[in-house]
Amino acid sequence: MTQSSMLIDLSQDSEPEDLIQPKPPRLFSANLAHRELSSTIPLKRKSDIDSDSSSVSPFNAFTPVLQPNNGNINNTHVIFNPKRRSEPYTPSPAPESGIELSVVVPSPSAQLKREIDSAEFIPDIKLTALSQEFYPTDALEKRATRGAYPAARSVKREAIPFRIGNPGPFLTEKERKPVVDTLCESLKRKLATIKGPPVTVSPGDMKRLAQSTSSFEFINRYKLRDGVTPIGNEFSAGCSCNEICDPARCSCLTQEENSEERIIPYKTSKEDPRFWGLTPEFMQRTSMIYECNSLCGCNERCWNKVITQGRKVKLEIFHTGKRGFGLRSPDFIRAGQFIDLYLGEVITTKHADEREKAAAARNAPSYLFSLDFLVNDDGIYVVDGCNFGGATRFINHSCNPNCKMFTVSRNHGDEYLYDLAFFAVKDIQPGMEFTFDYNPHMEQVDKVEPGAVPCLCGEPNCRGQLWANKKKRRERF
Ligand SMILES: C[S@@+](CC[C@H](N)C(=O)[O-])C[C@H]1O[C@@H](n2cnc3c(N)ncnc32)[C@H](O)[C@@H]1O
Repeated sequence: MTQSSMLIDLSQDSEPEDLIQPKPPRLFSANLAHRELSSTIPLKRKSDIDSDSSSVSPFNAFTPVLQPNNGNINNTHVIFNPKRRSEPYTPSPAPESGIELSVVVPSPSAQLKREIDSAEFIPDIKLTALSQEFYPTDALEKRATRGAYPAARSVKREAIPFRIGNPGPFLTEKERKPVVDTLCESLKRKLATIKGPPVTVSPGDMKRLAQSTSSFEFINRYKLRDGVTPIGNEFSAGCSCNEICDPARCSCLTQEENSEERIIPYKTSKEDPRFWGLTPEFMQRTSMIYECNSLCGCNERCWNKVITQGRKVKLEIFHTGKRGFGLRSPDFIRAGQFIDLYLGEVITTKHADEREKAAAARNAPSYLFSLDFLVNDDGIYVVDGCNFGGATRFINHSCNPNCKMFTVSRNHGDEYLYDLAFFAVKDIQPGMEFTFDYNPHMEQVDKVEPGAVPCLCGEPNCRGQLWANKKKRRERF
């Protein structure tokens, strides 16, 4: 037999789908005459195959079998005999068979080409991390993706002025107006929370006050902060009077030194018997007022409950000019009349020192009052009216004042925690500014000390300074 070669192009004749879905075995032939020989893979003759069925191909489910066509190489037909893997393996033809068979790397079959041509390709999707195709988002995220937030859309960035060399405010006068209006509304709401007759603001000063008190809150009682503990009720006591106290017997009242006589702080007015105020004698004193309390036998109309009954006068906050805001009343105020309590946060001396230092560094006003009337040790508390307080935090200093601050005890047992109350010491006409002496014990100085806060009260007897030293700007008694 003559030695010859042939090429089998499996790509043209194989049916790949057969590999996937095996069909009943079938035989077909291919004319290989026009093929070029490129590589040689020895195949086996059918006769050899039939005789050799001892081994099984580990790789192919089907094995091609060559069937020469009457020895005519040009018309050689290949019989393709698919065999299952379980069938015996067909070894390569022996070299002496004279035939060399080549197999080209398959190109797509006609069937595969048809399938490729008719295939529907996945559209060209530009994938992003937020692709709706794969990461469905909720309505809000969709709005964000479209930049559809109304507030953001309404901002006209190009309309916001940016003045180089002028660091703010960036809002123009027109734009700032609504902000001030909002602050005014907020201030009115805060003022409405104050108990008692109205506390108003002088009409022309509303905006200025609203801006300067935007972070200030009005309160109706002390705010006790960390480290401040009032004594318990068990240490408090009350009198055993009936309905209205008897000034000669009431145990709430203190006694004069070396005397059985009781110190009576209040008396009624000749003009108006319903009015109770400080006696002219008591106004000259620096004594503490001891009022009756809820443990007492008397009722709420007792004459010794002036502060407990609360503020009776209207108040108005107004701007004084160089001394900042001040306080006055549209009512006529009698000498001896209770005006209001001084309120604020009650803090420890340590905290007060820190706040005082910070305020002095900013050259900010001081609102600190030491509760050191009965004791003068490290344990004293301090009332700070800076962030929380009442309208009386606006009362300015005068070296010739019309008001005076008195200490008032209502629970009688607590030497560290008590009230600070403003009383008029002169008749005060409607609209006249309330003032009191921040340092009643300060001696007259020849000249203002260096570092002192200058006094601008304008009185003929002005001492010239509020506090001797900027670092100790705290009212004491
Ligand atoms: C308790 S505040 C009084 C209210 C303050 N004027 C305001 O606008 O909030 C005390 C501060 O008022 C100012 N002040 C009060 N009386 C003054 C006076 N006679 N002269 C100068 N400044 C005064 C000082 O800045 C002081 O630290």
